[in-house]
Amino acid sequence: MAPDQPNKHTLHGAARILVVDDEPRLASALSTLLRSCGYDVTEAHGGKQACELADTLRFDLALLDLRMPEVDGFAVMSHLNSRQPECAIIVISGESSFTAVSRALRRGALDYVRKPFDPEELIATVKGVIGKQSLLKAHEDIQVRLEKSEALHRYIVNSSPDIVFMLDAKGHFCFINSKVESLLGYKPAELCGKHFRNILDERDLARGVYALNAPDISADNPRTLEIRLKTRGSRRATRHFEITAFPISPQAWTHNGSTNGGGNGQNASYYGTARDVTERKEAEAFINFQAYHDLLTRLPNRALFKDRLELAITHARRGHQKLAVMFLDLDRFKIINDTLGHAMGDRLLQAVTQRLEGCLRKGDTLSRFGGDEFTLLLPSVHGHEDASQIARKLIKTLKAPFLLGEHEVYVGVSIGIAIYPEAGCSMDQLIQNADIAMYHVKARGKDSYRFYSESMSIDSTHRLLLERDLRIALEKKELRVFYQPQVCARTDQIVGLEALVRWQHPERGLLYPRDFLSLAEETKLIGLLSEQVLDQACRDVGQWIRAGHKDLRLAVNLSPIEVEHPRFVETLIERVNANRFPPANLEIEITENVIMNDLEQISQKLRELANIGVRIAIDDFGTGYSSLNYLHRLPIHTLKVDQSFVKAIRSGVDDACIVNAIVAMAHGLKLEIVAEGVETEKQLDYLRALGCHQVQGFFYGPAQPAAEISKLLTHPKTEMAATASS
Ligand SMILES: Nc1nc2c(ncn2[C@@H]2O[C@H](COP(=O)(O)O[C@H]3[C@@H](O)[C@H](n4cnc5c(=O)[nH]c(N)nc54)O[C@@H]3COP(=O)(O)O)[C@@H](O)[C@H]2O)c(=O)[nH]1
Repeated sequence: MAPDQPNKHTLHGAARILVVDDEPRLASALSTLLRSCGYDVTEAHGGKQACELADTLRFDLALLDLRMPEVDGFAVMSHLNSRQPECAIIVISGESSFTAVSRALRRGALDYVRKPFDPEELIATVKGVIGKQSLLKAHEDIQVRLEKSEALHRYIVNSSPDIVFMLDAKGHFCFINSKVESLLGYKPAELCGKHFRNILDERDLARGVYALNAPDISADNPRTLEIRLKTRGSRRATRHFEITAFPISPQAWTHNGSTNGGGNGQNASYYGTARDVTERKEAEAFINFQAYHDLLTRLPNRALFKDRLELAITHARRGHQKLAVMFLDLDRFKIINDTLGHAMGDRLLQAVTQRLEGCLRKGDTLSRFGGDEFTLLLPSVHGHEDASQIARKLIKTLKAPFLLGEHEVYVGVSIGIAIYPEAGCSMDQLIQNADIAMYHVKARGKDSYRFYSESMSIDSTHRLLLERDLRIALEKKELRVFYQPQVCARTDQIVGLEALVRWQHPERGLLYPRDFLSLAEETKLIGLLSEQVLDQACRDVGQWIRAGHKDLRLAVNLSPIEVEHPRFVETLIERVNANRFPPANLEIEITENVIMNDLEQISQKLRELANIGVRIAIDDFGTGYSSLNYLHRLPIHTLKVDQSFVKAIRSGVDDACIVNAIVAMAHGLKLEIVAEGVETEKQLDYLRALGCHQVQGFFYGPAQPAAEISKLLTHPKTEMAATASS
């Protein structure tokens, strides 16, 4: 066992010397001499004792006789070398043969003194060896401390959670710790010598390079910036780092030798650390996303939409441009959500989002405003036609059924459109007006679009006054029914009359449906209004029928709200019976969208009415769903071609072809066809040539009070000719 005693080194105390000689007299003389010089001396009288002492005590130097009985000096040397390799050995022997000297030196003796020795020479030799030994020891100690220190620094640098690097003056890596491998996949050695831009993400290249070259950075004012670094082997994958870098002052870094790690730091001009902040950035991005997006559809939310709209308005104002805001509300979503459950409702919203997005261009913003409401910003529209086109596209894309598990469901969308600047100059105004326009679509049969117009939005005071006036009007019977003739295209005879409501306002004069119908629908006064119109029309037209015009048809418009009312059929039959009006002379006009809102319910109601002889006409045909599928499934008698297609005859645009198609289809389905809005002879001739059965429009006269119609019916030829020529 090696002795566990502290090594008293000559630098810190007296050197410990082992004197080995089998002659006690000589050993004692040598010890005395050495002690007189201040050394700590232990004597061994023979090799065996020397070995035993070497096992228990630690020595700095052994003075060793070679020729000893039993255990000779060489054996002691071997023993010392194995037990205390740091113990220096001087051989003191009478042996002077070259072989003995060289053998002793080969075994590790540092010097050789021949007996009889000169004391001074001996002391000088001892001092020399001990001095040399102590220098060697100090050097070794320093070496060990250096190694430990380097190991410590290497450990600190490589165990750093950050990438630590050094760059030369040109930006090439000259040191980088091993963290770079676990964070980015590069081995330190492969980066050394390469420019740091090699690992910068292209998007951050300029920023990264500039940061290092900024004039004012120093160790006291390091540059910190967030930047993306590329991971090895993937051109796309990046991680976010917070880099802190500064130039190294020459006083602080004088190192020119080698360091462990990637590169040796030689010529280092910059020191930096790169902290991986990817998780924080991702968390921030997620929080940011959450704050500005709807997590179900991943669309921008209300806040982000408003933000973008605000910006778009500023641009539009500056560039004197237009923009469109659409307010979309899904039709039938609530029914699906309530019947199939919220999970299906969620899936439907996602699928709807996908389809809507497919219709948009880059730069448009679709947002989920809440529930089944979406808003859309079209920042670069030239006018109504652009917006109409998109709205039609959106409506069309939602028409195809959605497959939710085993369920096939249909939704529609009602779209209100507000165009900047005419429908409002502020963000709130535009959204609100698009919402108002959307509400009007809903009230008029859904699954369509409408542009906001001022008449839709009556400010609240005005609205309250108008509502009050309308209630009074209904009480005081201020509503009037005007009739517009429906004329047989072949014989020019009046075959029907469309009842159109007017309001004889005590102060404002004669008001038209556009002035009050929306309000009547919103306030649910429409039911009462329709009852009065129907009663009056049944009385007027019933009189004319009884007076001899037995086939005269009465066409009445019905609001979707009325048709959707659960007591619609009963109420209608009640009114007809109460006025003793022949049901076969009554035609109700409904729009396609009313039917599509709830095909099953509506078809049931229409069948009940058809069973008692009431005729069904589809109003504004061609502008709504135009799904041919329902035409042969429902008891429909008449198609009314919308005015817009008839107008196209005059202007000769492509829409005129639609009239041809509608008339041909009506013939095929054996339906009667009424063309609305006929204003010119040219349109009339065109429609006659197509085989259109009836026409209606200003060409034959506008809607007129009952008294005027009475005259028309009594003297049709003179009256109609007068109107047509005027
Ligand atoms: N639920 C109810 N809705 C009603 C009732 N009365 C009317 N309405 C709806 O209001 C819409 C507008 O009606 P009105 O302002 O009376 O306009 C009608 C005609 O005056 C107009 N018209 C007729 N011929 C021409 C023409 O040659 N050119 C031209 N520019 N306009 C013309 O069209 C309206 C009739 O259209 P339609 O109903 O599609 O046949 C009206 O559309 C009704 O929906 C009511 O009592 N209840």
